[in-house]
Amino acid sequence: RRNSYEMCKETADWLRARTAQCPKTAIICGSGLGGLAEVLDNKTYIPGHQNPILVFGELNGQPCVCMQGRFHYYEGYSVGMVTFPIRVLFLLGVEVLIVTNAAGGLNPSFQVGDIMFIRDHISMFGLGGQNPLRGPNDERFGVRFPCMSDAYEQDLLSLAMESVQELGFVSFTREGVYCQLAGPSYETIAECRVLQALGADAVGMSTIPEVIVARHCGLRILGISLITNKVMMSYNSQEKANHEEVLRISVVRAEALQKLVTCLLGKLGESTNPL
Ligand SMILES: O=P(O)(O)O[C@H]1O[C@H](CO)[C@@H](O)[C@H]1O
Ligand SMILES: Nc1nc2[nH]cnc2c(=O)[nH]1
Repeated sequence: RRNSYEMCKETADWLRARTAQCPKTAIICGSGLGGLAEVLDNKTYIPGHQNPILVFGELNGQPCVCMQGRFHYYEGYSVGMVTFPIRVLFLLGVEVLIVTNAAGGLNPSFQVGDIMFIRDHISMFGLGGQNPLRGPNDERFGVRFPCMSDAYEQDLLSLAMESVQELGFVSFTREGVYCQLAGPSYETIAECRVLQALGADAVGMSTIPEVIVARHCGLRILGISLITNKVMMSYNSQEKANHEEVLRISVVRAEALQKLVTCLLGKLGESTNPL
């Protein structure tokens, strides 16, 4: 199995031989958000033989590692492969996972360019029986039946909200429920209406398997969705979802997101360094 303890350990050891940096925080950069990694100081780039690239460095004085890009299920990877980097990060000693993505806004009050902190998620995979933890459980990662009602940590969310206040980002910051579909096709209008009725605020094609596996091994998680488009709810709408627009909006908000994550890491450092 791709995300077995032995395979993850082998990759973690391989990485340790290439960098002396010991990050406590990992950031997964969503679509168009790879630039987050460029602001790290003392960078070490470690390209995998496939995407994604790992960038080790420091942000606001805190050691961290950014994953530029991710494995998507719609690309043909198994959920084991999609979540393999999470277990590698855990074995590297990472404790905090900041997971970002580009998502379509379902909540009618959301605007394009809003930053949504993920409060909770709806896993269409999970509901359909495709949980990344399916199969024999390895206790070295976590328990057989992990709790998910607390997957997105309240303390991290509070620190993130403090950062939002300090940076003056309140007007474009939201909280909500992220829902993941397999992709790669975007949603139909009827599907969007169903997802909205289910209580989802944003929709994408990533993140949840990563979060489930991260929560299983005890990582503290902050989820951030960038609302890159409003999904279609009406047959009269002339707009059409497209990836070019998703990337364009991500890039527009990338700087704000960089500032937010930088500020948050400073706060995390303060909260974990008992000076
Ligand atoms: O979730 P990330 O990888 O940020 O990207 C989102 O944007 C892409 C679609 O435009 C899909 O990959 C979807 O999941
Ligand atoms: N599924 C889905 N993923 C997205 N990623 C960015 N925008 C969207 C969207 O509208 N739908």
